[in-house]
Amino acid sequence: MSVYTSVSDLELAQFLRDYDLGGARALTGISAGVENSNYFLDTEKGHFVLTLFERLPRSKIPYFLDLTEWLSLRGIPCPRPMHTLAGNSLSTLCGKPAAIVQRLRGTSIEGRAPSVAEISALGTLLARMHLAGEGFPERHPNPAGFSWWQETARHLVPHLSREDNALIAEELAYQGTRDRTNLPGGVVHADLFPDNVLFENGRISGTIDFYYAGDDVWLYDLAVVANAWCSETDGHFAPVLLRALWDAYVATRPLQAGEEVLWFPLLRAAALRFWLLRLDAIHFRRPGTITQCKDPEEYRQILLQRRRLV
Ligand SMILES: Nc1ncnc2c1ncn2[C@@H]1O[C@H](COP(=O)(O)OP(=O)(O)OP(=O)(O)O)[C@@H](O)[C@H]1O
Ligand SMILES: N[C@@H](CCO)C(=O)O
Repeated sequence: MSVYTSVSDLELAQFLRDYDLGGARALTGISAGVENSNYFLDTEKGHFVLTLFERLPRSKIPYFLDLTEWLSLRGIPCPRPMHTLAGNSLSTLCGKPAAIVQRLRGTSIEGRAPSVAEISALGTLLARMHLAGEGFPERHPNPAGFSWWQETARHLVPHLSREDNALIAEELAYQGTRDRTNLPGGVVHADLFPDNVLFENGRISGTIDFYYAGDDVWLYDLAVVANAWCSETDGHFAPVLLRALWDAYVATRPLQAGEEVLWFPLLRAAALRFWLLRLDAIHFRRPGTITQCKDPEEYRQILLQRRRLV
């Protein structure tokens, strides 16, 4: 269970005095998630999520709170941060950075394939999110971009087979020759997997977990979503889902000249990113975390399949 920090009734009552949310009615630890301590918090004024940030340095957190506030004010269903009476969205609880955000309704579809209607809704929402992020004034280059891939691959060398190291090196060399500099971009979520999207009555009621968000090319974000939502167990695309995702996305944000030609390379980039992330999680478990490591093999297969497309 991902509750690393326990909050006493007294600490909570004192913390809530800084907000206009009324007194606490219930505080329930949330078992999903691995980075932070998360609680469902009910107060006299509503339903919220209380997060104690366990790992992110305090100085890095405002970007994510400001971004979700910006997007939610522009109609994207994501957790809007609550402000203290002094106007701050980031506060302190039990000596840790802490925030209260809106609790979103709905449930994820994790564990089953999406329907065509659900994947279309996702394509539309992703395009709307990209457009809504335009004008967001804070810059935060994607921290898991090309340099992160290179550095992670270097650390992993002693832990991987010769074949896997060769595959990664080859893919890095390929990606290094793709010029993405003129592609349109801005804020990307970069981790919009099924566990980070909530549905209610067939509509998307929430997107969560923006902690990998940053600035990158928009089509990369669509590639992350395509790999995560439209892949069969052997890594092949489910063509009907992929078509529905693509059509819905481009109907809301029509592609610009030069974007489509980089679609296959970006699918490969997105596959490499999550293969490396999962390998890193398995070989370099952070002490003190109950890391739910996802299977790296799934993303090796996806990468192999995407390489066959180009
Ligand atoms: N604003 C929200 N509204 C409703 N449910 C939420 C909200 N935020 C989080 N949750 C629930 O809490 C769970 C854990 O949240 P989250 O995935 O953000 O965990 P984390 O530890 O902060 O990040 P990570 O998953 O990257 O480790 C989610 O799967 C979801 O069920
Ligand atoms: N979505 C990532 C985990 C990081 O949130 C994965 O499936 O590997």
